[in-house]
Amino acid sequence: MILDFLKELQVSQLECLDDSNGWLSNFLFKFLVIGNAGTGKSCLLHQFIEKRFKDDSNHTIGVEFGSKIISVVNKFVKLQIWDTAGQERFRSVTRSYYRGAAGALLVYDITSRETYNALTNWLTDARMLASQNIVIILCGNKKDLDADREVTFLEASRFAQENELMFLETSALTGENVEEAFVQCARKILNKIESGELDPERMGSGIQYGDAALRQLRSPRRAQAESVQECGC
Ligand SMILES: Nc1nc2c(ncn2[C@@H]2O[C@H](COP(=O)(O)OP(=O)(O)OP(=O)(O)O)[C@@H](O)[C@H]2O)c(=O)[nH]1
Repeated sequence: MILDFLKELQVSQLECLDDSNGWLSNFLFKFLVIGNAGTGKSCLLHQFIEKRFKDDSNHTIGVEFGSKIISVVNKFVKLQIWDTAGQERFRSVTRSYYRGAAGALLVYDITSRETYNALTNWLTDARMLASQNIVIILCGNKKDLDADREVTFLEASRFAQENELMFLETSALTGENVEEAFVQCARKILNKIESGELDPERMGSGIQYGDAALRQLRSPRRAQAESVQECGC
C-alpha cells in the first residue's frame, strides 16, 4: 500500500514538473460519493480506480478513501475521493467529511425507488455541509438491471434538471459511464474555475492547484495529518 502511494506520488510529481500549461494545471479536487446504503457507491469507486467490479462488496464502515489522476481538457487533475457509508448509523461520522468538497457523485439505485426518494435529503446535506457551489452529478446506478427498474430515466433526468445536477445512469458492474461520471464532474469544476465562477483560493473550495498540490504530495505524512484534521476525525 505504501509502495502504491509512493508510485502514485512519483507520477504526480512528474506530471506536475512536466506540465507547462501555466497556472491552470495539476489540480487536486476533493470528491464525495454519497447516497443510500447498497446503491453501489463503493463498487463505483472501485470500478473507477481498478477498472473492475468489486463482487465481494460489504457495507462501508464510516468512510473509505481512493484517489486517481485523470486528464481533463489537457489538465491533470488528482481526484481525492471519499466514499461514505450510506447506513443511517454512520451519518454523523460521514457528515464530518463533507466540508470543503468540490464535487460529488450522488448515487441511487435504479431498481430501488426508496433510494431515489432519499435523494432530496442527501442533496440538502451536501449543499449545506460541503459548499453551496459543490458540483454534483446524479448517478442512477445498476443500469445493467434494467428489467428490475423502478425509476425511469426521464423522471430522474427531470429531478436532475430541477436541482441543477448533471445526470448519468451508470453500471459499476459493466463499467458503463463510470469514468464518465467522475470526468464530467471534474470537467464542470474546471470550467467553473476558468469562467471565474469558482475561486480555488477560497477557503474550503475543495480545490488545490499548482505548487500547493505538489507541496502536499511531497509530504505524505503531513498530507495525511491535514486530511484527518480537515475531516474532523
Ligand atoms: N447488478 C449490479 N450490482 C451492483 C452494481 N453496483 C453495486 N452492485 C451490488 O450492490 C451491492 C451494494 O454495493 P456497494 O458498492 O457495497 O454499495 P454501497 O452504496 O457502497 O453501500 P454502503 O457502503 O452500505 O453505503 C453489492 O452487492 C454490489 O455487488 C451494479 O452496477 N450492478
